[in-house]
Amino acid sequence: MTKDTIFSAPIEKLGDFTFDAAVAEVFPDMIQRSVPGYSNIITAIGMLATRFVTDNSNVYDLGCSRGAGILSIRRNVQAQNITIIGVDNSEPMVERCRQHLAAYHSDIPVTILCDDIRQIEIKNASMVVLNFTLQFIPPEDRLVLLRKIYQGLNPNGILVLSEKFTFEDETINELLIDLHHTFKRANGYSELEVSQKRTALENVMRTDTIETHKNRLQQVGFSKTELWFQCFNFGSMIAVK
Ligand SMILES: Nc1ncnc2c1ncn2[C@@H]1O[C@H](C[S@+](CC[C@H]([NH3+])C(=O)[O-])CC(=O)[O-])[C@@H](O)[C@H]1O
Ligand SMILES: O=C(O)C(=O)Cc1ccccc1
Repeated sequence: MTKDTIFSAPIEKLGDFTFDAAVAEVFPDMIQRSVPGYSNIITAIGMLATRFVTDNSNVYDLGCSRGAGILSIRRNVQAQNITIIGVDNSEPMVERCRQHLAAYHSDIPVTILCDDIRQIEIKNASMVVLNFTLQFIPPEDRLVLLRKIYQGLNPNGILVLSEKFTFEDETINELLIDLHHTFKRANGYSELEVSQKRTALENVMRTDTIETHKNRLQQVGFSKTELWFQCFNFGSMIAVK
């Protein structure tokens, strides 16, 4: 696994964070050291796939990056005649995702699309995963995307929505952000790496409160929603149709 050193040296003109070839190369190390609970969530996605994926249906992983969620689903699903569709609009991610999946044999068909998740069709879905992807979609497009997901899900279908959150109370918000930074420091990132990445993410990763997510899910029609996991300002929700 290639170590993430992207923000280790001082960068004079720090641009917006993008999922370019350099990020795609170090991504497994980056996400593991940056997102508290990431491995637990990937494991739980597999467990949820065992329970929710039904025969003759589709499973979508939207913003699949290098395919960690897809692999967990593919290893755990028991339903027959399913198709897994992974979508990511970063060409370098998609390339590595395809290579990664090809390294493990499976009879379950997987299609990886290099596309914008706002453009693709979602149909006959028993499970849709947005694992830390919605936070990169412009806030004004989030409701429309969730509406499309709701409409593409079959009855009893599940949406897994993992996100970094913000918190209404400023003291709590600052505490959880600070604990996340402590987590990153404990995982070997320097103060400079933490602060440069934070700046690079400012314009591209706009986070909502848990309440905003819940309200939006309810607005598109999900009546059953719950936060099933949280560690500091990161967490994962489920919504069942
Ligand atoms: N509009 C878009 N259309 C398609 N893809 C997009 C879009 N915007 C961003 N992405 C893609 O969403 C992914 C977000 S990472 C997901 C981790 C993965 N789910 C994992 O479980 O390992 C989360 C993170 O890095 O914090 C990147 O691969 C982007 O290219
Ligand atoms: O690293 C961070 O500070 C994050 O918020 C998580 C993250 C992980 C990988 C890419 C972008 C953001």
